[in-house]
Amino acid sequence: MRFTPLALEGVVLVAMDSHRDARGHFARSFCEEEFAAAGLPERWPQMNVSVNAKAGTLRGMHFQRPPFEEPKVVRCVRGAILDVVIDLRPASATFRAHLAVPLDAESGDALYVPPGFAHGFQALIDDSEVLYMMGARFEPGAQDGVRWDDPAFGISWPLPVSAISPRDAAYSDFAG
Ligand SMILES: Cc1cn([C@H]2C[C@H](O)[C@@H](COP(=O)(O)OP(=O)(O)O[C@H]3O[C@@H](C)C(=O)[C@@H](O)[C@H]3O)O2)c(=O)[nH]c1=O
Repeated sequence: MRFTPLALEGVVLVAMDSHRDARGHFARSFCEEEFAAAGLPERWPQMNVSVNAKAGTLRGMHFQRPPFEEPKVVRCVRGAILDVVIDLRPASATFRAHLAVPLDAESGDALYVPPGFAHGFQALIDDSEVLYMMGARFEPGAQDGVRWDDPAFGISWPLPVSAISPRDAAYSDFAG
């Protein structure tokens, strides 16, 4: 596996080394030892999947409030998404900055999202499927988010939003 730090401190692109042969290819998608050597968490107690029927579907921008902040490793296993993270660590030099990373099933690349970031994505193709590991368990009472189109962040989404949850559409303007 290859780990490439991206422009916001702590965000890492995780690429797989594929072994190709006549059958197709094989790759390791998670390794406790390699994650530890790269300074990433080894413990991933939950894994989630979401299927996004229509291109333009937007989920986010989500995080869990302290003390339940959670890292994530996000991978698109069918179709393609634009994955977006926002640095919400008040002490960070890049507080409020965001990063948009295209992920698709063909490359298999995954994005490591550290605690303290809001996370969301937009499906770029119908029926895109996202599989992601969570570094902490789901805590319904700690769920929170910021709005996808909040001017505080100025995220440029590639497609008109075709589907979004009422909760995600209704987050107030960021007050931080
Ligand atoms: C996230 C989550 C949701 N649920 C439940 C709550 C709800 O009834 C149903 C759907 O949840 P949501 O609407 O929150 O699903 P969704 O909007 O897809 O939430 C996800 O969005 C992406 C962007 C993330 O980063 C994830 O961490 C997660 O927040 O599933 C769980 O049981 N466990 C979980 O871990």
